[in-house]
Amino acid sequence: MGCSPSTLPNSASANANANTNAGPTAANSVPLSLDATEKDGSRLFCIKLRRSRLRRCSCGGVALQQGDGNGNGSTAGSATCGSGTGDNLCHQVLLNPLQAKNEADYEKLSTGKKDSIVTVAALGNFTHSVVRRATGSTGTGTSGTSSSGGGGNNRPGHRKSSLALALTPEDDPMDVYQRNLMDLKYPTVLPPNPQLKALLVFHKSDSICEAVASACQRHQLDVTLVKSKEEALDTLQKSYATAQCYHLIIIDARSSKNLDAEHIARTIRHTHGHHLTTIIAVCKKSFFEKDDVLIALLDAGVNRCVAETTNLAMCSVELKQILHSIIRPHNVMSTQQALYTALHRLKEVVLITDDVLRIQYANRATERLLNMRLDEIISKPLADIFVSDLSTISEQGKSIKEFDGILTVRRKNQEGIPMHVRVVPVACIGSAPTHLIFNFDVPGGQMDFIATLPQPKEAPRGSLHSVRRCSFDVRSIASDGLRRTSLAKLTSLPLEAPITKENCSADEARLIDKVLEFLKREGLYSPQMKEIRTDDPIATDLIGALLTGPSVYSSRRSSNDSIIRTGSSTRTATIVPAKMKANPIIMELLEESLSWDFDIFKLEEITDYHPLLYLGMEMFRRFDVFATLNIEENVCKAWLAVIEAHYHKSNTYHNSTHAADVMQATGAFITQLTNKDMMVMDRMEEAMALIAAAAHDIDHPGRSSAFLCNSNSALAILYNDLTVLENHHAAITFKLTLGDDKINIFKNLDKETYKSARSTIIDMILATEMTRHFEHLAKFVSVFGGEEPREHNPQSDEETAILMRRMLIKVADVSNPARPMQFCIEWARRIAEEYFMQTDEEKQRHLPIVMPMFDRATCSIPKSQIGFIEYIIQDMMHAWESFIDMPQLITYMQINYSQWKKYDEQGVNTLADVMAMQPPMVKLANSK
Ligand SMILES: Nc1ncnc2c1ncn2[C@@H]1O[C@@H]2COP(=O)(O)O[C@H]2[C@H]1O
Repeated sequence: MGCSPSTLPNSASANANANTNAGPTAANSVPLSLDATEKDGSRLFCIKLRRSRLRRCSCGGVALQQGDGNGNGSTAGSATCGSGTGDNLCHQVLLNPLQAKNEADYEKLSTGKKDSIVTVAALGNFTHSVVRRATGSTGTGTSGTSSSGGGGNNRPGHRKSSLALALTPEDDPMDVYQRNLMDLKYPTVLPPNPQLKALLVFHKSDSICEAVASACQRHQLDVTLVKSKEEALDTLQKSYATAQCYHLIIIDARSSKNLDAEHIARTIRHTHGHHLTTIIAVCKKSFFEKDDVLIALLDAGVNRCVAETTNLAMCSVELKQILHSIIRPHNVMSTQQALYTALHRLKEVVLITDDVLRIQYANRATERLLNMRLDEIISKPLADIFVSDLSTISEQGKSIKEFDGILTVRRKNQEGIPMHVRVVPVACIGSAPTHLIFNFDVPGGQMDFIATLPQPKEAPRGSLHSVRRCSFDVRSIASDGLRRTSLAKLTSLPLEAPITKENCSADEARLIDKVLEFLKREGLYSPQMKEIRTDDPIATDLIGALLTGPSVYSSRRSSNDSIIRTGSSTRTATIVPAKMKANPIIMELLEESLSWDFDIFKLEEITDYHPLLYLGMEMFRRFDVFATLNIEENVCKAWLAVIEAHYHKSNTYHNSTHAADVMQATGAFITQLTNKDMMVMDRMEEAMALIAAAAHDIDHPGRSSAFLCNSNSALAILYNDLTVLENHHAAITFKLTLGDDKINIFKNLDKETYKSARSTIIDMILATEMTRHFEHLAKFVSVFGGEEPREHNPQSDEETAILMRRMLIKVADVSNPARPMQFCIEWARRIAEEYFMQTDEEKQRHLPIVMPMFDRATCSIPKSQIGFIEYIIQDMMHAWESFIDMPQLITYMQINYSQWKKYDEQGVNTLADVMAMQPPMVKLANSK
């Protein structure tokens, strides 16, 4: 990076300028005396280091002594490059003090090497000077010096005069690159060149802190000093909000009593936008005698541990090394990230393999050409995607050369396609090729060839159909016996064909009777029903209860009790929005709030059972909901507090933690849709999805709709036994919101926007009703899983968007079996407990028992979960995963399924049995 070849116009001018910048700049700086000599008109030149200026370094390297500063560029006694006759011409030299044990070595190393850096170690205080070759085409051959200290002009964030010898690409004048790029075989890219900012986290401003601060100032860093973790996080958060950043964070790690450096580092590393921030820990010297403290710091995300010192020179040198070896590469990586993006979006097909032809990288055009998803391409042998023999490219034992010819590519599910393939080997480490770059082209160079290849459901960009195309031939991920349903199978099922009793056994017919109720309704589909195993009473019980409407339980007993325990109107007035403390532990946890592994139970605990308020505000902030609704944060906060207060804490499952969990999943899905460039939701739709998720089970009584109908509850009467709970959730959401200006998050929307927002929210909440589960799934698959491109028209686009949003909230609502295992088990515990309570009450009140198998005395939790996953979750998750591309959903689901199977085989049945198998952490959570 950055070793741009130089053009040296003539030796005389080079010599004349050799030492112009060699003056000492500070007590500890080591000026180099340099000379540049042209060899036979060649563009390369040597840097001559005078032997007289060298002294032995304690580490075995050679240090440079103070120069005379008179610009003398004599070649006499040159340590590295000899006399300047050209015989010892050093093209560019890398001197590693660890390698250069003596002067002979030193000479050996310094001759004939072509690296672009000279590294010099100085005695005592380790001085690390990096000297790049002189540059310049103006006839003023440049040469100079670098120094590790002083208030000179070698400020990393600033361009230097072209007369000075550049230290890093950042120090070079821009025009140097413009001049020299043409000379490069592989053009380099410039990293960004910001003014570097450092954040010092020191408990107090003692002499160590001062030395660090002075060193930073010496290197022209902007320094901010904070004295606590809270202050540090606050500063970082503010800087993030103002699009600033700290490149370097130095934490005082000398005493964990004063500052918990490990914790601070971990928090920073997990904070958005800080994966490339350089974190340094200043440690006691004694820490270096054992590795445990330092390893813990490094594991927490610290890049380097340095020993405390009050010596400014040592600090300065250490900092210089950090600037060169960590911060600058981080800057370079940020540019590489941009290159990756460019490569990924390129129309041309680019594929990279390692030296044994295993695929390492494929861009989006490759996916299109091969009609495969990235996870089907990456790490596969290249031979898998070629019909042609590849021995021409790489034969065992033969050196790999460039290739240019016609090869036939194997497109998934299709005939081979002959392609013009160009292969360029690249050596990234050493001289043998480590990678091969493949560039495919259609013979004849037809530009838009790939666009003409059949892709699943290709549609105009910008329409919902142009989002990620799925192959729907998803592979089996685990070999745990969980059947992976091909979505093709789902799509091939006759849609809009109600289930009939043909070919059914008596048992199956009985089961189907149970679902006929909902099948009678218009537009219901049931592509999966015939697969229900009637020998599994728990599954049929659960699935039957979930999928059927309440009217099958017609033997209602009269009851005057309403299950809804509290009137909504009384609550509104009494609710004062909870005060949200800027608690650092909560803030730290919320940093992960878009991760699929997010620990909602921990949030429940540390927010004192207000997870929805905290998570909700975080989601609203992250998705710009305040701006989208044109509403103050306080109104949103008050709205969330009221919504949360209307969830029943006494429910084990349907409480505000479940609402927060669904909102979190919704946020994760929206993020993934955005990351995948699937422009399927605008900001308003995102906001509506989050609001629907937050409110979707509000005022849930902890009893099912069937129970409410069977018990003649007021709600069942109100909603005529139809979609009782979901109707109530939607209605009460709007009643509460519109009933109080202080929480009316919609008050600034214009009429039309409000109307559309209301309709979206209601539709999403109603979609969580399970009786229409298969209808929603089948419609979703019919739109997103088919092979045929759909006509682009605004009306059908809107309909498709509705299907997508319904599926999004449905998956979020029942995603618990696809979460990390400890969470999945806790959710299973909570839902089972709620079902048990319902059965208890049904028995007690002599009501029909909706799910007799969910009796706490006899229920097998693993069996219920196996049934739930097999019948409800599995196909939906595959369909959704194929659309959204979050393989972790499937992976977790598979793992959890296997675990439930294992428990089942081991005879672990009751809730108590299952909980006894859990590690202490899970048990602890359960005891709450
Ligand atoms: N892990 C689970 N096991 C069994 N049933 C579940 C599980 N998770 C969710 N459900 C059911 O799926 C339903 C989805 O809609 P509800 O949230 O109204 O109620 C939910 C529960 O009845």
